[in-house]
Amino acid sequence: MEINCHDNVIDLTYPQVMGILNVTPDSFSDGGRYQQLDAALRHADTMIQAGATFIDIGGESTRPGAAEVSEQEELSRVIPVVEKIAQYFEVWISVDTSKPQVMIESAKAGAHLINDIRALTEPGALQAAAQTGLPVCLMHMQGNPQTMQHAPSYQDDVVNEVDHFFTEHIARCVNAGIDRQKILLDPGFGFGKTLQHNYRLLANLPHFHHFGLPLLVGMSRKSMIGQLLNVAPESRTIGSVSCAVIAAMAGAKIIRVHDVKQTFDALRIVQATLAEK
Ligand SMILES: Cn1cnc2c(O)nc(N)nc21
Repeated sequence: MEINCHDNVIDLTYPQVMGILNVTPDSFSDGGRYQQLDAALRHADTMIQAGATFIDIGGESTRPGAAEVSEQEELSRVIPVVEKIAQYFEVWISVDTSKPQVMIESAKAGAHLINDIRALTEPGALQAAAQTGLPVCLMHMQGNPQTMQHAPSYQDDVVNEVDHFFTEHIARCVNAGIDRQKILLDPGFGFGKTLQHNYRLLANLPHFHHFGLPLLVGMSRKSMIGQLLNVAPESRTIGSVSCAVIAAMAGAKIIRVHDVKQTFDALRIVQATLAEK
């Protein structure tokens, strides 16, 4: 299994690490734009040195209850970082955005992957993504970040509802001219899910392999770990790596994390194990 962007090919035979780079004001010291850019590049460099194959750049927090950010503000946060990372590093750049203009400008600036938690459902997003020609990650979310965790519930089993969501949105993308082989799927841990919903999805990840598309997962430091361990996010590394190993052993191909070095080491163990299956 692989993904291709402008003749850059990533072999996904074994799971890869995606390092999280939040370029929101609260993600670095409250320095000015240059200090934030400098801090972002240093953080990206650290994650790449630690083994990250992808860097996921996000200019708008997607945690529950997060405030929305204007297009202009998101562009000013994200585009300079995409440009500099594309200029200085050999790494796949993913941009975590739902805004069409951010997708288009990011592609021009050197991004390789569109990571949209809203699965290209914002007005103009589907057309913009198709226009860029980049691979896209379609993530399942029930509701929106402001409301999704108020009372998540599913008529049918959550696995079946996420499966149906993927079927619907893959068709929507293909009909818009996006190459099916450029689609990645993500069940959206923590996006409109209770603790049980999250672990039901984790326990049943292999169910989604019938689409024949790479699975991307993100559980790093999330409440599905915090609710079990009752510790603060920065103390959830072991729980996060545990989730990464479970997902990777179940066939997930891209693991989106904060703790790159620890996850990279764990995935080397997974790789040695999967190689002997
Ligand atoms: C931006 N972001 C936050 N959590 C995420 C997750 O689980 N998956 C993807 N694709 N993006 C996420």
